[in-house]
Amino acid sequence: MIKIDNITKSFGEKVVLNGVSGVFEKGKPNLLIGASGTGKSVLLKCIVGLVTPDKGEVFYDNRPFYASDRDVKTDIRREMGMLFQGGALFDSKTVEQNVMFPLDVLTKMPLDEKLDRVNFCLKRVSLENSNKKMPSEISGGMKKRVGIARAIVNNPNYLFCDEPNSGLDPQTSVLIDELIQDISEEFDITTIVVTHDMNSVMGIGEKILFIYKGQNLWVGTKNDITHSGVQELDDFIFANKVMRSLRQQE
Ligand SMILES: Nc1ncnc2c1ncn2[C@@H]1O[C@H](COP(=O)(O)OP(=O)(O)OP(=O)(O)O)[C@@H](O)[C@H]1O
Repeated sequence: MIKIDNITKSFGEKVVLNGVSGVFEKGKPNLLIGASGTGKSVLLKCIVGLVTPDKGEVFYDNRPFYASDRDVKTDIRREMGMLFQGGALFDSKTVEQNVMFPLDVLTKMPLDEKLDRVNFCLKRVSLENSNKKMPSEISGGMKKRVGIARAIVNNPNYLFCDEPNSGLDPQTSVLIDELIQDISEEFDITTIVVTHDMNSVMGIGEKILFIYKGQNLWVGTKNDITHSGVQELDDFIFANKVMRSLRQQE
């Protein structure tokens, strides 16, 4: 479980996050949604420690991140897996080398153990025969799956996904969403997904935080998102044509 408390961040005069608090639950994907430029990526960066907030704290299973010393921060960082936008694979490394990379950097595991772990993760994302392929030889959806395998290779307790569906067709997006959901449940990971894809929201939105102008304006699930009574949330979700037609049918 990750808890954020009063996260505040400005860049110069511009207040980007204005006291965001919330809880991200274990064993499921927690979605951060909101319009473009509303502060989702900055919030994710504050949570993982890539951007230091001006105020506020992030608790990883009750361990405060910012108030802790370097050793505890390093421990917490080791428990994180990240799926970057666009996959961010190393073009000059094979699929196997890409997935093994976090183990090379973060562990002293012997090679045969690392290979076992890589093969387990590649199998989990249905890419068992792609070890020696180069990123240029595989599709966008496969690249995302390699990214997921790499994100989970070190057995993370926390998984962060920034726009995991960007650049994917709707069918592949659903597969990636479901994979993220299944993996979160199976390995009991606290997963945070930044998205503005309404298909993802309605597909895997078991816990959703709606960010609006640097504040957490609403928390709920896909089952109550269309009846929130929050105008700003309605404006966001019903900007989508499919969602608008669903509302008209109600
Ligand atoms: N390093 C920075 N320096 C100055 N301003 C920044 C910096 N990073 C982000 N911002 C500003 O913070 C605001 C929020 O950006 P952020 O990337 O978090 O939005 P977002 O909700 O993730 O948008 P999108 O959905 O388009 O990715 C934007 O106005 C952006 O220009």
